Amino acid sequence: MSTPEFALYVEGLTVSFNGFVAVNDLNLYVEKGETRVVIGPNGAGKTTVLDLICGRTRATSGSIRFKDIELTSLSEHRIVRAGVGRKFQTPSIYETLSVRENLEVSFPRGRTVFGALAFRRTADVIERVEEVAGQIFLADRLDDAAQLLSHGQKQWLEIGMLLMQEPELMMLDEPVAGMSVSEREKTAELLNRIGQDRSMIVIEHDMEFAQRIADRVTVLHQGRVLAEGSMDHVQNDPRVIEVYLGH
Ligand SMILES: Nc1ncnc2c1ncn2[C@@H]1O[C@H](COP(=O)(O)OP(=O)(O)OP(=O)(O)O)[C@@H](O)[C@H]1O
Repeated sequence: MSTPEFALYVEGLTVSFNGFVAVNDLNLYVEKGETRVVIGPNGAGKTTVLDLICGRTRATSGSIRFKDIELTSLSEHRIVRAGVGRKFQTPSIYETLSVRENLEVSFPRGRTVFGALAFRRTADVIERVEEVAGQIFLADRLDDAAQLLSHGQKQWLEIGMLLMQEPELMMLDEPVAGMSVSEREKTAELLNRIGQDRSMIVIEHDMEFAQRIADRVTVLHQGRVLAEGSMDHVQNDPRVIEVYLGH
């Protein structure tokens, strides 16, 4: 049996807020190319773990290693440059810009809105924008203002903005919240496709959706790992049923 290659090593990760320990001595290992779904009751620490990995929140102790880079001491933008992309629950797209412009500003060379609008639409940018627009089901909406998109399409656009940076680790917080049934279907298809080339961590409450995208599932409870493994394994764990699934 070959030894798994991990993209992300989280060890002994702890953060406390005024004495309240939100993440408690957490270990988490995500393989290259793996899609890990993180579930758990409200307040379990799921969002805080993503905040710690992307540098938005500083750890009290512990280590987060990604491709041999220690992330706990890096700034948020350096973590992005190291190849970690994060999508928050509420889309942070530019409503008045077109879909095309939103994707262009996310191209690594055009870091700011102004910089991106000023930069030349070189063949590689045009090609990348069209490729990503196709992936996120918005190829025919490139010239529409982002504000005209549905809620689900805005979520896809933000995923597309992350894809422009070609992250090796992509983290998504409840990507299908508020989506219609057909949008959920397409999002599962999208995540399964983009998850083939990178590692992903997805926080999800919808178990049916989680089942469709997860390689493995981690259940958090009170800042610790309560259970981990295949969806079938965690769904049948009596402790998981007691604290989460039974409610
Ligand atoms: N900056 C902060 N200051 C103080 N407390 C915080 C802070 N961030 C998170 N917490 C607390 O840490 C705990 C974990 O919160 P977190 O948002 O990570 O949970 P979660 O598992 O994502 O929950 P949900 O499913 O409700 O989103 C909560 O009790 C929350 O109130």
